[in-house]
Amino acid sequence: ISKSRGVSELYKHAQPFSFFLTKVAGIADKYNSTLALDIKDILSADMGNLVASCQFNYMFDIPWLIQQYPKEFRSKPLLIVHGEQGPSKTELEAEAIDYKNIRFCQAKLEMMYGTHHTKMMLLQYDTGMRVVIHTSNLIKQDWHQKTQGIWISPLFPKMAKPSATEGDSLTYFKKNLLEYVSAYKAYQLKDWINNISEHDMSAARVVIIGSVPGRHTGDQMRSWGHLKLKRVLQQHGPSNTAVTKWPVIGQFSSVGSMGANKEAWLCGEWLQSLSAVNGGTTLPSVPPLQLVFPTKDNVRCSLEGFPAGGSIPYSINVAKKQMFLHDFFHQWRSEGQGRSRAMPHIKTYLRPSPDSQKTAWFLVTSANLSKAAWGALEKKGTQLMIRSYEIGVLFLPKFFGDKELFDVSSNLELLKSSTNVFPLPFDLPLTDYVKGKDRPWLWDIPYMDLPDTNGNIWCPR
Ligand SMILES: O=C(O)CCC(=O)Nc1ccc(C(=O)O)c(C(=O)O)c1
Repeated sequence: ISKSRGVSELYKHAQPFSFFLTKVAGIADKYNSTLALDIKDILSADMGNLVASCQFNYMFDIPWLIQQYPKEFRSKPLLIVHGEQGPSKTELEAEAIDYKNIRFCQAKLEMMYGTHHTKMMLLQYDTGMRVVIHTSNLIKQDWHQKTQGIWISPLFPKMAKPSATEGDSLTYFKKNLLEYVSAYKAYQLKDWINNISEHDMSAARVVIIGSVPGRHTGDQMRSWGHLKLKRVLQQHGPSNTAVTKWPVIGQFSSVGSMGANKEAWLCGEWLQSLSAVNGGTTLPSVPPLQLVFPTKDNVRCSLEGFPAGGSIPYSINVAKKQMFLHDFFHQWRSEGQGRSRAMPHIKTYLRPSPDSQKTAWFLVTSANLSKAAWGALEKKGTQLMIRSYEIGVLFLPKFFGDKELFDVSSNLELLKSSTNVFPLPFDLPLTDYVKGKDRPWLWDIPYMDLPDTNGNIWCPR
């Protein structure tokens, strides 16, 4: 049988969730031949005859990015949406001097420490438009040996005339996408906003969960970050009885400052939102919280070795102030997907059953575990302060057929032979840190006791 199946066949097999991982170099072919794509697959002519594209991201290698498009698409108009300022903005624009088809849009970052973290592609074809929401920077290394997530929309057909409300889905995908892109208030995005309004997005089944910088009040409070997720779970989430005692899992590749204790934000605010249920009765007690973050040895023994930790920016200065957080941590393990040694840059959140067979929902997003990304309540809960741009997609069973729960598995053999099992990027149940041995990966301290996969030690600075 042909080893590299056409992209459109890979795409078909991944329906209805359309959730993929990136291909990983150096693991058995079988782990890359189903439910896995490379950037060249996403941009290939198999997905559509490209007319123009817009790339929202944090890190860009412009010459490398252009090479990922098929030759015949490399001179199509490309808008780059970034968060660079001053000299690094100048440097980024200089990288594109020779490309007459490239334009830039600088996302305003007026909140200190905010980042333009969002990773999204808008792809305009001659036959319609596609939206891709993912977790990879637009640099070679992010698509080489890491675990990354990708959601690819259906091909949205063009409508007779533009409309901000016509052609929306049950999940208000079009309305939320327009709200998100409009929040940049950037003239360079005007044409893409018009483009979005010209397309019929009624086939979209995921809910957009976005973050934009600001101090959001009134109705805007529940349009972004963890309060948006809370509202959606209260409207469309599981019943209280269905998920009693079920844990919330957070999996991420970086950690912000959580404050003095778990009540300050993690369990007192953020977990309250992620454990929201249908009908919205605030639960008497919050459910168990389990977090997935690589250990130092997960990184040391990874395919990339210690350099994988260059993309897992947890600093000792932040970590030493929140040792309570590390009691929630579990190892990165992905035997089912062949990715235990492909360090996570994906960020995912879910509400799995204690027996690991089901989940009530699943979110893949750019948002790490940080107040900057998810927002922090201020002024006695009357405003939500968010520092960064983030975007993710939420999968809810009710929008994928009449059911309350998803069957889940990370076992690729099982996933290949069944339909409608949600593909998890990592193994359940989770694997504890080994007491007295395992430490969370910290990127700014030396490790000289044991060599990594390439025989090297790690001496940052
Ligand atoms: O965010 C925080 O509060 C802590 C600092 C931080 O995590 N910075 C950061 C920046 C860029 C990326 C990226 O790769 O886009 C990532 C990531 O994705 O892990 C993380």
